[in-house]
Amino acid sequence: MKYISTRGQAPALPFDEVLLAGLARDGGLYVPDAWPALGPDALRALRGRPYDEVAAAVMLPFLGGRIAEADFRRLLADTYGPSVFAHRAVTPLVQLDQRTWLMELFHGPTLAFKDVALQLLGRLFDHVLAVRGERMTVVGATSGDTGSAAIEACRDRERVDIVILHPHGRTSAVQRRQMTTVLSPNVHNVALQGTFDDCQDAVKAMFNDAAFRDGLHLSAVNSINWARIMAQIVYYVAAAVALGAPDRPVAFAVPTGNFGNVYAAYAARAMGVPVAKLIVGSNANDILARFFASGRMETRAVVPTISPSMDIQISSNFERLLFDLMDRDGAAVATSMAEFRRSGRFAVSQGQLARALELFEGHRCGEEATLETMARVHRDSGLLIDPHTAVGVAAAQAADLDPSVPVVSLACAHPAKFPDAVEKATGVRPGLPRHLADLFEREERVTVLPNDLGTLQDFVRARSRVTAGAA
Ligand SMILES: Cc1ncc(COP(=O)(O)O)c(C=O)c1O
Ligand SMILES: N[C@@H](CCOP(=O)(O)O)C(=O)O
Repeated sequence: MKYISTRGQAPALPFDEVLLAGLARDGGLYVPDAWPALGPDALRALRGRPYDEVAAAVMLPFLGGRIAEADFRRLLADTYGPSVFAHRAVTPLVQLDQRTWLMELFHGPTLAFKDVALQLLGRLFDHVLAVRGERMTVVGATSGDTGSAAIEACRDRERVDIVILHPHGRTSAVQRRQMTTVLSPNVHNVALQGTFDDCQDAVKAMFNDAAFRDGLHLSAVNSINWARIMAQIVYYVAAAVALGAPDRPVAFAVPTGNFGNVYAAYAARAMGVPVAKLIVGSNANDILARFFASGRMETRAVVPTISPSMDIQISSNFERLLFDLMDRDGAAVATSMAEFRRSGRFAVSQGQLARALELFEGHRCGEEATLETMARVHRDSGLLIDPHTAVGVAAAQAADLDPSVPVVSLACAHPAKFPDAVEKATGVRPGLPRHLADLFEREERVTVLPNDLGTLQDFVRARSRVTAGAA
């Protein structure tokens, strides 16, 4: 198994190199050169198996033998065990109505779906760096949830320093404090004066500066890192199998920002899971819904919403889908991405759009509809859902689907991460679980910085122990 860049110019790499590389050297994203197959018998054999066994069956083929199977299984048992995830099923399904299930992805330490992949990534980093005798510097961008999950996964790890950029004043207070109250010496938080897209752009620019990247041995925790996607494929397989795959197709409704989560569902389908439809839910930042309606990707100014983790205009992982829509023509993808960067827009052909629409459909859910959906779910089923989850549920409801197909709507965050929005919608203020009960009494450490690449690079350089080691 090798990984190739969506822009066709970077060298193909094996799994462990891709894990540490993050972004490809030509600015593209790594994808497997071929999809491993999960055939009907393999899927049937996963029915009723514990999560870590499903994870091994899904992920081992992606490793291409670069991590010993016994070591990997040990990492999986540790990651998906009871000391990390509060639910034995890790990503349990809860039935909402006759044909709709919620997949609860928030039972990890930081209460969002990011933990499912990042808890594994932290352990993989440790394992691979120890084998190589190396250290690295992680830089990441967050609109609220990746940051805390990455910090939790990397805190106090001897071989890793982590710098996380979040948009100043644009996360919920719970999200911010989950990051800024971790005072471990290897953890550094930057509140950037800009949007999430500015944070993500700065991270990519650091990767595209070869001297900086190599000097600090940079790696990524965002879903630009293939290993994030790989680990997220697992819960789609687990849910599909639980609902009857391979003998019954299933649809997924995914609240979407950076397109990583829904791309993992696309990957599950590419491996053989019978996925009838992928329903992409957008908040008022509806660039993806507009794309699926028109074939044109066109940025607009970011609007702050009650689902702040999806306040994104540039969905990085869309490039991975585009690579397939363009028949894996890296040069064509590079041209479209250059155009997007230059003008804020690009378009696909009508044929490419038609291919995308065979699987995807996009729906926008504005602020009022998000609040109404939270209120309705609470009224009808007694469940509190967070505003991001509500965007997915609303999209599922609006989707054009065969009524016999079950729909799994992804519950991406715990409602207590967004207590103001949940209380406004339902009148109930959700409380944080015990391990976070004193979050608002904890001391914070954060540095506010302007959106200036040089300033940000100086900050990272000064905190990386890779530099200190090299000097
Ligand atoms: C709670 C929540 N829901 C949805 C999303 C969107 O997921 P993705 O960026 O993978 O599309 C995010 C951020 O990634 C999130 O934190
Ligand atoms: N919503 C995300 C944005 C970054 O997404 P990622 O999946 O690429 O890490 C967040 O919470 O930070």
